[in-house]
Amino acid sequence: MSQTSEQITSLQKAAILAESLPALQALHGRRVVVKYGGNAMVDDDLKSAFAADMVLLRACGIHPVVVHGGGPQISAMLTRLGLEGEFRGGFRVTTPEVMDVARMVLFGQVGRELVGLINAYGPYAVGLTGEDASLLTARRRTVMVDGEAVDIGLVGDIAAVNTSAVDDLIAAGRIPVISTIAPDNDGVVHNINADTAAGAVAAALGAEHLVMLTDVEGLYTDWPDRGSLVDLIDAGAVRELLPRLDSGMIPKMEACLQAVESGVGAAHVIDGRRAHSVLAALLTESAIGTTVLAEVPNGGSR
Ligand SMILES: Nc1ncnc2c1ncn2[C@@H]1O[C@H](COP(=O)(O)OP(=O)(O)O)[C@@H](O)[C@H]1O
Ligand SMILES: CC(=O)N[C@@H](CCC(=O)OP(=O)(O)O)C(=O)O
Repeated sequence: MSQTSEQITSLQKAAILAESLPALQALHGRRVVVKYGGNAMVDDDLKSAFAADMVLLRACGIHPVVVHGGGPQISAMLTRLGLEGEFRGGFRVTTPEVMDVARMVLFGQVGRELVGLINAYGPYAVGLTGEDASLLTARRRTVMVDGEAVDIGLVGDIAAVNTSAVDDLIAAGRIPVISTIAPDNDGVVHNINADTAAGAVAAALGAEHLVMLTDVEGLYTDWPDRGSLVDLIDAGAVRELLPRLDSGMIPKMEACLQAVESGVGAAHVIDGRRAHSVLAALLTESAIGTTVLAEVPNGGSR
């Protein structure tokens, strides 16, 4: 490469950095909840890029809070142990045996790995589950299958969020990394879908954004028709769409709704298989994936 083209590249990079100034100013001192789905943890490079992005946000004075999933990783461990894994309505059927595996994999494996990757850049990440400092309290839930409420075991919704531990970590300049296991009022530990937990945490923390990294480009109104990708949608339109959604998109859209209806500025579903997609969603002007707002000026979805 000639020196001239190298110089142009550097200047172009600088121009891109400069363009992010409005977003950096708007988000300075604000909290963003980033949900990292297990399906977006495709390879080591991608996971390292995600960790670097969290540290970059922190270095810019933004407070990222990571809520991670690990569905495929739990399924792989269940298979290794010769146990059955079953999903109903987008949620894992969780027997006490499955619960033990989910807790071990989410906190002991996936959470530890993310904490380690972030801390390669400095002592930022602290891992915790909903059990720590009573961060999350679960309430056992059912799921709707063919119009009927079905019990799927030790699966919970979030009944309460006590943000004090996360507040303390943020004040100390740390990056909380939350594994979505939570006790109910009787201390019985429940498996919480990571989307569900992320929505509740974003709402309780008064986050500016909820960003969900998954393995599709965003929400499709007519899945799997690739022409039906939505870039912007309001809460009312999501509510109408909800009964027609299936598998993993149900808890994701429920979480986006909870967030934006509780005052979170915007919720985004983005393709986490693309390195630095979270920076693209938060710091660039050209939006990626699907953005959910409480209300879209001029209404509807597009
Ligand atoms: N309407 C839809 N739009 C986009 N994805 C959908 C839709 N309905 C179902 N899906 C499925 O949801 C999946 C993402 O959810 P999930 O598998 O739970 O991922 P994650 O681990 O990121 O939470 C997609 O891979 C896709 O197969
Ligand atoms: C109740 C329930 O479904 N819990 C999820 C928790 C992990 C999760 O949500 O991981 P992803 O974000 O990678 O899907 C599960 O057991 O798979």
